[in-house]
Amino acid sequence: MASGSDLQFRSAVDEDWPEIFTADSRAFGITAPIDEAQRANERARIANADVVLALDPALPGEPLVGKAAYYRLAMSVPGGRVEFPGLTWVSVSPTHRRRGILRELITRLRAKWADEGHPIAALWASEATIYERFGFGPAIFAEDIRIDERQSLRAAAPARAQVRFVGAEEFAEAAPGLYERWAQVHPGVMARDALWWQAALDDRPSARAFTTGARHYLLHDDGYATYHLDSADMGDDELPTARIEEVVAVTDEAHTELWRVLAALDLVASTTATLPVGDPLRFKLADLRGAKTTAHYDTLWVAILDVPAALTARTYAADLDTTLVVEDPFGDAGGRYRLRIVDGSAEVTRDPAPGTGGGGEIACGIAALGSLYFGSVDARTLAAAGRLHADSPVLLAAFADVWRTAAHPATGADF
Ligand SMILES: CC(=O)SCCNC(=O)CCNC(=O)[C@H](O)C(C)(C)COP(=O)(O)OP(=O)(O)OC[C@H]1O[C@@H](n2cnc3c(N)ncnc32)[C@H](O)[C@@H]1OP(=O)(O)O
Repeated sequence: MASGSDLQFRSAVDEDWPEIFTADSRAFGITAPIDEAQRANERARIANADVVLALDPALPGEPLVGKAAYYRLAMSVPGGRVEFPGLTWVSVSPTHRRRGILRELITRLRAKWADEGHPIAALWASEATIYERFGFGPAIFAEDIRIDERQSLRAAAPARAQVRFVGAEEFAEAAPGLYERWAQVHPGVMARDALWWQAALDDRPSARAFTTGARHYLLHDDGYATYHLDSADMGDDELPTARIEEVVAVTDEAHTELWRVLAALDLVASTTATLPVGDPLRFKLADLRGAKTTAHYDTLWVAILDVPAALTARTYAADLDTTLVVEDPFGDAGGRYRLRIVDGSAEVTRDPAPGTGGGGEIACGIAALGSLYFGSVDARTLAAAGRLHADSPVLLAAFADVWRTAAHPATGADF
């Protein structure tokens, strides 16, 4: 059996893509065929140069035995926006696992990202135990909810309905602008260009499960929501499940009015949705327990590749002057940094001259710093878990404070 060193590693060429799609279907248990429209969209979103493949020359046909790729993405951060590589399409053939192929693929991508000068990288992890060793920490979280009985909202309904159903074309016109505005409110929201919108809007029958009906579109002046009715779990009552796909609300009022409709859908067995952690829905329902959490999980994982560039790309909730001692065994972002935040803007100096460091020290691993980046994880929680150390409880409290964001993070799209 080949080990990592017997393999050939190279970027992709057009002819590799049929095998890449096959490897992906195998690795991620994709049962439906990936049709031509989807293939073309994916191909357009990933450049061959941004794919690294592992091939085994010792086997007939030199099969593809590992691959990793990245999308070139951008997302909102508090006070701004960062461009970043979104690691994706990672898999190693079941015939070649646990021989270091993933490690080699990521090592190669990290070298490319360093050349390209990215402050951070991000991914959605298939398993929580894989990526911390490569510097990624869970940074944004979501929960799945289920509403079993129609729910009413505490706020009185406006005299005139603020939300209406629209067709796919009107929705396609309105949604990108609303999404863009929403991204300016919530950190973590991934920008969608025309290709990402093409994928998001794709509701052809062949692009969805056969038990799922056409998408329904709800529009408000400051938001939108989409859902499908799905007959997959129809019981004796023969009622479908309403599966809410997206709720994008720029204002609290739009959030209330969209949920007024969604939480009260009738003649459905239940209504399911995914909420970013921090979403206020529960506190808007007349019955706090009207939406049950069925799952709680990590969504976006963040690796800080360049501490000064990453920390100066966002703004902060409070001022602070401290020394960060960061460990990064996989990458080269480890070291001592002075973090000085004035009026919400950070200044970060690597290896500050002796005597010029900020007050007190915070020590943590690079993955823990990634977890702090969007303000979803409290530094006190990491300290209590033994993943971060502060010189004093006062410094810890001050450090925890700076990451708070004006609105809870959301992701908008997964990859
Ligand atoms: C961003 C994304 O695309 S997420 C999707 C990731 N892909 C999948 O889950 C598809 C199915 N799984 C696979 O294809 C493979 O099992 C992979 C890609 C997860 C791992 O590939 P491998 O080549 O076997 O990993 P490799 O041998 O390089 O292991 C690297 C390290 O990760 C660890 N590791 C690998 N897979 C796992 C796992 N599933 N759980 C825990 N640890 C793991 C190894 O123990 C090793 O640790 P070490 O180097 O610190 O000793």
